[in-house]
Formats: sequence, structure tokens, C-alpha cells
Amino acid sequence: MDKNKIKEGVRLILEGIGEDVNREGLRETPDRIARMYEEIMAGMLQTAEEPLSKQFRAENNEMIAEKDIVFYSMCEHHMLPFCGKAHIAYIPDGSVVGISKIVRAVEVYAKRLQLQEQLTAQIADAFVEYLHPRGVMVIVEAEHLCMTMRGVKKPGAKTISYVTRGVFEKNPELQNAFFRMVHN
Ligand SMILES: Nc1nc2c(ncn2[C@@H]2O[C@H](COP(=O)(O)OP(=O)(O)OP(=O)(O)O)[C@@H](O)[C@H]2O)c(=O)[nH]1
Ligand SMILES: [Zn+2]
Repeated sequence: MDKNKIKEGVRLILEGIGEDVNREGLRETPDRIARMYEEIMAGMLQTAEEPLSKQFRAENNEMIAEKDIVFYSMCEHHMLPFCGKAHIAYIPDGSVVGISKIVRAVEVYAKRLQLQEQLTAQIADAFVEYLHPRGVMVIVEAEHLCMTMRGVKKPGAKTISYVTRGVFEKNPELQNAFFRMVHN
């Protein structure tokens, strides 16, 4: 990541909004924001291959779900946060991953400039690519600051997206079983 470019950009924005970039409270802001972007955009340089490749054998091939995984991401239109919860279910095909690795996979794709739909699909596709389960389903529920603090200003409005792959596709019974697990 080019921190100098980020710093320069932040300085320009501050000047653009009419701020004095040299006043005490702002003097370190460009550097601070550059460091912050390194953290909140860390997923740009990663894929979920590393967390999802650490697998172990499992005899039980029933659905396993991890729900209420809190995430923070940034919308690519306004560069404002959207945050909420991701829920992931998969049906293994002999191999499972440690449950913390599911959370790490979400983090990789959340820490980028994103669209909620794309985030949802990228998580599901990473499971398909690196774990090869019989099926996977991802639900994401989020509140977008670009919808709440500006624009249409509708605090509390939630955007819900989901993606199905493998045996979850066109299988309402399986999908509903996961919806019930999530909303109980
Ligand atoms: N589908 C989808 N839309 C998003 C997401 N994040 C933000 N948006 C929307 O992206 C759209 C961008 O629309 P524009 O008309 O280009 O931008 P704008 O003038 O700031 O739009 P308003 O928010 O309506 O004021 C808006 O409708 C946002 O609500 C997302 O994750 N998925
Ligand atoms: Zn937005």
C-alpha cells in the first residue's frame, strides 16, 4: 500500500473542505488515516486460502454453521462503513476447517472496498475453492452508513443478501433449515 499517496489524498480532502491542514488537531491526521487504511483494507493483499487450507478430516457430513460473525467493511461508492453480521453454513465433504478460520475468511473479504452482494459471493466462492464442501450458504445482514448518516437517511434499514453454492442451490428445504438456525 502506498501510504504517501493516501497521506497526500487526505491532505487534499482536508484542504478541499476548507480546513487548515497545519492546525494542531489535524497535523497528524493524514498519517493516522494512512495507518488506518493499512489496517481496514488489509484484505486487499490477501485471500482466504491460508485460513481455509488448514483442514482436518471429519466423519460427520451434516451441516455446520457459524452465525453472528460481526464484520466491518467499507462501501465502494462512498467509502463509508457498512457493518453487520455474516452467517455461514456448509456441508462438508470429508474435511472441515477450524471455526476461527471461518471468521478469518470473512475478515479477508470485509477488509476491502466492497459491495455487500460481492462480499457475500466472495466468501461463498472462497469456501468452494479452498474447502470443496458439498455446499455452502452465506447470509450477510448489514447497515450501510451511506444510507443512514447521509443520502436517504434511514437509520435501522438493513440490507440482507445471501448466496448459495453446491447442494444449497435450488434447495429451499436446506436453505430454510439455515434461515431457521440464523433467526432463532
Ligand atoms: N447494491 C448495493 N448498493 C450499495 C451498496 N452500498 C451502497 N450502495 C448504493 O450505491 C448507490 C450509489 O448510487 P449513486 O446514485 O451513484 O450515489 P448517490 O448519489 O450518493 O446516491 P444516494 O445514496 O441515493 O444519495 C446508492 O444507491 C447506495 O445506497 C451495496 O453494498 N450494494
Ligand atoms: Zn455507499
